[in-house]
Amino acid sequence: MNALGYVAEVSTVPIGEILRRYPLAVDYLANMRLAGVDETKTLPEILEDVDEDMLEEFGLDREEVIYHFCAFLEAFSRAKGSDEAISSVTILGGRDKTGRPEMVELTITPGEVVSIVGPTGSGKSRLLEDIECLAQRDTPTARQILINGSVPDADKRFATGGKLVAQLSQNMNFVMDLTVQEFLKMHAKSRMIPDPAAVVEKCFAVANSLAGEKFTLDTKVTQLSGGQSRSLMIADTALLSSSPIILIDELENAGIDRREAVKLLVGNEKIVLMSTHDPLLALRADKRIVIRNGGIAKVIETTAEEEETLHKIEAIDSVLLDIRNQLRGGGIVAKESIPEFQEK
Ligand SMILES: Nc1ncnc2c1ncn2[C@@H]1O[C@H](COP(=O)(O)OP(=O)(O)OP(=O)(O)O)[C@@H](O)[C@H]1O
Repeated sequence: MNALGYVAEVSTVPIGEILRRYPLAVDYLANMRLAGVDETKTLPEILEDVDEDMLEEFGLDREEVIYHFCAFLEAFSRAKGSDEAISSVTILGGRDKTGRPEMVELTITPGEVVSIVGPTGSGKSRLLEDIECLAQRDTPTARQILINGSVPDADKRFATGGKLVAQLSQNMNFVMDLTVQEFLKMHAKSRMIPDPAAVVEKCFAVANSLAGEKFTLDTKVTQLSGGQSRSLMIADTALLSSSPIILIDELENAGIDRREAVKLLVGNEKIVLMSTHDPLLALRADKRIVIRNGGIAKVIETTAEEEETLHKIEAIDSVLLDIRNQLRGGGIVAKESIPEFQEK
């Protein structure tokens, strides 16, 4: 469920009940200086009585506060994950963009990494979205997703609490005005982790090791760059989220250490699916799904020969990485820094 999915609930349910359903909301209200309000009123009713000047201080009008609050509930429900162990995810084929049936039944088990490859616009993100919403023949692809071989209950599909699926999409938008430390602490608290301070430190250190330009614990999450916020979410997903399924959309666009990021994400017996245009990431997976014209055209197991070529591809990749770093640092690329390849 996205943020808008919470608007009806937030608009009709008294804030006292909202706080019982989402205990972390108390931190949001305190942040907005709305602690100690009449709990029998709904948020829109409470905002009616709030001085507009005070809201202006936050750069928000009443409607925006409601949306902001919903986005907060959504972000923490998503990040919370699910403590449920699952044994498999099955993709049952639907149809491609021309309506041709997809003759596929693919089961993925914990510890497996599956990459999704295909031309731009072929439907890689769509497949991730189908898994994210546990599609039941009700999306444009008409695919069906089974969990542990069965149709998932409706409460799993529309869960507002622990979710089975954690998604790292290309655009991470933080709408909360929290520092990195507050964000991680709140998340650790929501998972009832025994030593939240240690986990916050670890998450922060890992996120910073993935990001190019370093940030501090006091940096506001809204001020993080695209790569920094993805690094933070990767560390958070790997170390704090309990969702057993992780979906990653084009990690290569994040401008971060993607090899380390994948290593971190696949280490925990999770099911990982990642769409990618990057040969290194594609070949690091156990299997790859080839998408063509909106449909799954093939599922290929990474061969031993392909695995052997990985170190060669890594060598090419590190040459490119060096050049990228030189350019980023304002340097000039010397001819001799590029190894000789056979001209085509
Ligand atoms: N089987 C299908 N039936 C109908 N529409 C589809 C199907 N598969 C994908 N689409 C639609 O095609 C469009 C492009 O798909 P998508 O964004 O998933 O491509 P992509 O491979 O992720 O592209 P990129 O590599 O540029 O990120 C989307 O609007 C998506 O909903």
